[in-house]
Amino acid sequence: MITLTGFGKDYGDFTAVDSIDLQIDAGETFGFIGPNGAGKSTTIRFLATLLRASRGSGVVANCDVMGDPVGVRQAIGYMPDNFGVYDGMRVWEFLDFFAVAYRIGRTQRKQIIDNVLELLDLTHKRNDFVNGLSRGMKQRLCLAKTLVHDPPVLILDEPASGLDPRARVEVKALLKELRKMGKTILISSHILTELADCCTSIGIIERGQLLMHGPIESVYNQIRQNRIVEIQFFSGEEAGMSILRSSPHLRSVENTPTAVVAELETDDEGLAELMEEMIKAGVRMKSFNDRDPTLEDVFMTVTKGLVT
Ligand SMILES: Nc1ncnc2c1ncn2[C@@H]1O[C@H](COP(=O)(O)OP(=O)(O)OP(=O)(O)O)[C@@H](O)[C@H]1O
Repeated sequence: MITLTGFGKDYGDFTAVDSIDLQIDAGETFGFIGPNGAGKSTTIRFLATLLRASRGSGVVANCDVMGDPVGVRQAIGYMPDNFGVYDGMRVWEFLDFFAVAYRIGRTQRKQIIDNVLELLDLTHKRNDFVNGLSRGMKQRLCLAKTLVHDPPVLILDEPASGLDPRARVEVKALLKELRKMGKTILISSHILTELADCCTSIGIIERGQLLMHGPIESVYNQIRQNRIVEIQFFSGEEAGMSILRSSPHLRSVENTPTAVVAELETDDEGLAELMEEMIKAGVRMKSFNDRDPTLEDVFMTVTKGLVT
């Protein structure tokens, strides 16, 4: 449904996005993850036909991004990372404005606006002024506007940024609902955990390079060969850390406020030996916990961000 082939963008001498190849199939919810400045918005703006590529090409819903921008615009609902506030415009007028832009007839418009307001739980705000809405409501309204022409593809640039925890949960629930409706969704975020339970596939971008992408299970599996262990020391932490650091299996270690988090390239036996060595050295541990990698671990491993 969305394909990028060798897409890249330069700003003068600066390469914002290198050469990205990406395929997102119909019905997927693809999480585009990367830190600030990684190149997410640049890629998204290209797919939304708002930016010229320096190299490469893209296809969205069988329309070439550069050759058929009008076709792409019909096929996508695009939510930018920053959106304007419209003075003196009511919620229903805001949606009507976009529906007119998509050449939807007057009689159909009323029904469509009622439907999207209901879907986004905004019916009670129908006659409110847009600029008087809370940030969460504005964000939801912006999401509503991406749906008025019933596009098969949604491209959402950080739709949950700046929202409180409750509003984030609501956005996630909504994404799941939209997926059930058959939409193909590309959603960007730099908050990794935000995407963990609502995406079917992810891509990790850093400094313009797509470091890893694929179905969420296969990305997890790729790093599952590395074990993430959380250790809480009771006493002998110094000796324990020294044993840990001298282990040939150690990939990285981080001291968090609650535990020491170590990433080790080993199996169950290797972990048992490590624990045994610590106990023999008189190290006492409250816990030695082997856990599944989170999306955050995947990201840190792929971007080599853990402190060693
Ligand atoms: N018009 C521009 N001129 C010059 N540099 C730009 C321009 N737009 C973006 N950049 C640079 O390109 C890089 C990628 O920016 P982009 O906005 O795509 O990142 P991002 O991953 O979306 O980050 P964020 O999460 O902060 O929005 C950044 O270093 C940014 O400063």
